[in-house]
Parts: sequence; structure tokens; C-alpha cells
Amino acid sequence: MATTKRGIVLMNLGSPDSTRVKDVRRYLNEFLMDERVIDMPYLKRLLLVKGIIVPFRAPKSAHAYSTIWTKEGSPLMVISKQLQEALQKQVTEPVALAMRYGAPAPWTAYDELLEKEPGLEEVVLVPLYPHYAMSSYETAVEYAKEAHKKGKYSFKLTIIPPFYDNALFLEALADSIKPYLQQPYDQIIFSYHGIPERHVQKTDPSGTHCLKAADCCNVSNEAHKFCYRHQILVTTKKVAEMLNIPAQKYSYAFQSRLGRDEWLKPYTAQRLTELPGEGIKKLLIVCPAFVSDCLETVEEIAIQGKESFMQAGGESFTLIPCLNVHPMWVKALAGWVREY
Ligand SMILES: C=CC1=C(C)c2cc3[nH]c(cc4nc(cc5[nH]c(cc1n2)c(C)c5CCC(=O)O)C(CCC(=O)O)=C4C)c(C)c3C=C
Ligand SMILES: [Fe+2]
Ligand SMILES: [Fe+2]
Repeated sequence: MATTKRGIVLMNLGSPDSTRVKDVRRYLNEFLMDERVIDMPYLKRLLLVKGIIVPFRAPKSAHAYSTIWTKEGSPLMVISKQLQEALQKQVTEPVALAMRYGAPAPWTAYDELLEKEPGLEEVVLVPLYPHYAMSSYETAVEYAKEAHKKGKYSFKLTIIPPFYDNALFLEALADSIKPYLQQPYDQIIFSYHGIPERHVQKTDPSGTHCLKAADCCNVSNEAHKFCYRHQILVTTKKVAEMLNIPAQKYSYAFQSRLGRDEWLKPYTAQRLTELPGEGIKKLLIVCPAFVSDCLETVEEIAIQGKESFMQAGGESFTLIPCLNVHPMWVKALAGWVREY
């Protein structure tokens, strides 16, 4: 029986090349000039990003990165490479890594696979995002498709869909949280990267359901295939059920807001200052929109978030690590690649 010669590309977001302001500026310019991240007409976006956001943000972000940077690079890059190596041990197909911003670009990953497997017939692309958002999953997929088309590669590109409700992902996530539930806690927050509310409406193909219909995310609808809010609610509810966490002991919130637009609510930063006043003094926090620890978990939550929670009267604050190279997560990836 002839088998297809396949390769795998794991695709994550990417980090700056270093913590130097110049490198962070270049990274932020590429990231925020993405029309799926800052969805404005080109000239308006250019003025806002290059004239206002990046000049102010780059030095601050560079400092934030410097507090979490390791000898090998940013946590996101280091962990993504570890994941690539761990998956490579489980599958016979060559595995490469690509990033949406910065290096390695998708074409570098394609070329690397072709070098290892010259007769490559199919590449399975795994965007490392459990949930659909135009600013994460969609932009990564479109970028990888564009690179495939421009490079006139002859192999077929197969793309793994968002896996927010996939049993293997949920089981791995639940397993990673479980040991932390042994310690005394008042509540566990599922904190997801936020997005502007406008983005949720933009990805609704009907234009009439998301954030328009009553209780939209809990009423079955075609739009949920692209609805970030619906998908994070499903992940939260299913994991809480799997771990028997009672309703009053868990909640969800959205972090990393940028700018003044309305983003999905509640905001994690605000909840962290309110919770101690509501009697929630011992907090667990998990960030399931990220499969690898990164600036947004290690700096924003574990450093800044902890500080504001403790200053508001909190007693204990524990960040549960992302899936990173959890054996069940690596196994899940290997299984999907076999299945697709
Ligand atoms: C989980 C998926 C992500 C979504 C959705 C997302 C949306 C989104 N992000 C910004 C702006 C920034 N995000 C930044 C960092 C960052 N974002 C994600 C993931 C998602 N972003 C990750 C994994 C990271 C960490 C990268 C790392 O190197 O560790 C940053 C850069 C850092 C900073 O200056 O804060 C920005 C800027 C917007 C505007 C947005 C939706 C519109
Ligand atoms: Fe982000
Ligand atoms: Fe929805």
C-alpha cells in the first residue's frame, strides 16, 4: 500500500528576536500592522501603529520581555521548540516549527521539511491555538496558505481546525489543572487572551447572531464555528465538569487588552482587583488560550496579575502552567496528525 509522504508544521505566534527595543519595535510593527489584529484601513493603521502605539509600547514591552527572557530565548520560543522535539519523538514524519510573526517563517518550515523529505506530498499544519479568532488562528492560517501559494510548493496543505472541544485537548488540560485543585483555593479563573467585541461580530458569517442574539454563545448556531467567546465558554465548562469544580468555584475572564475599544468582558485585570473584596482570597488561574507559556502568562499574569491581586487583599495566587510539553498534549498532537 502506498503511503503519502507527509510532514508536520507546528505554528505559534512568535516573539521578538531579543529584548532590545529595536527588535521589540520591529516585532510589534509586524504584529500590529496585521489587518486581522488592528482592523483599520491601511493609512489609519499605519499612523496609529507606527506613530502612537509602537513608540510608546516598545520600551515597555522590551522591559517586560527582559523579566522573563532565558538564555535560550523567550519562553514561547523555547517551549515551542521543546514541543517540536517531543512530538518528533512520537511520529515518523518530520516536524518543523513556524511562527506568524518573526522567525521561522512558514516557508522556512516548508523548506526544512522538503530537505528532510524531498518527495513531500502533504504538510499538516497545526495552528497552536485552541480557539478561533481572526487575530490568532485565522491570521496564522492565511499566512501559511499565502506562503504555500507564493512558494508554488507542490505538496498539499492540510489544516487542523481549532481544538477547543476536542476530547484529547480537554483531557490534557484537565490533567494539567488537577494537581493544583488539591491545595486550598476559593476560585479558579480561566483567563483567556481577550479580543475586541467587534472581532467577534466580524467573524459571524450571518452578521446577526454573535453578541446580538440573546444569550448568543449558548444558543446553538453555525456562527460558533468562528465564535471565540462561544469556544472559550465550551472549553471552560467542559474542563470544569471533567474536574467536578462546582459553579461558584470557577469563572472566566479576558486578559491582555490593548487600546480603548470594548473587548470581551469581564477583564482579568479588573477582576483581580475586585475578587479579594468578594471574599476570594486564594486564587488559582489557568490560561487555556495559550498552549505554551509566554509573555502574557509569565509576565502579565504571574508577575503583574499576582501583584495587583495581593495588593487588593489576596492571600495566595497560583498560576497553573500552560500545557507546554505535557505528555498527554504531545500524544494528542500525534493522534490528530495521524487522523487527518
Ligand atoms: C491566544 C491567542 C491570541 C489572541 C486571540 C491574541 C489577540 C491579540 N493580541 C494583541 C496584541 C498583543 N499580543 C501580544 C502578545 C501575545 N499574544 C498572544 C496570543 C494572542 N493574541 C501571545 C501568545 C502573545 C505572547 C508572545 C510572546 O512573545 O510571548 C503582544 C506583544 C507583547 C505586548 O506588547 O504586550 C501584543 C501587542 C491584540 C491587539 C489582539 C487582538 C486584536
Ligand atoms: Fe496577543
Ligand atoms: Fe457567540
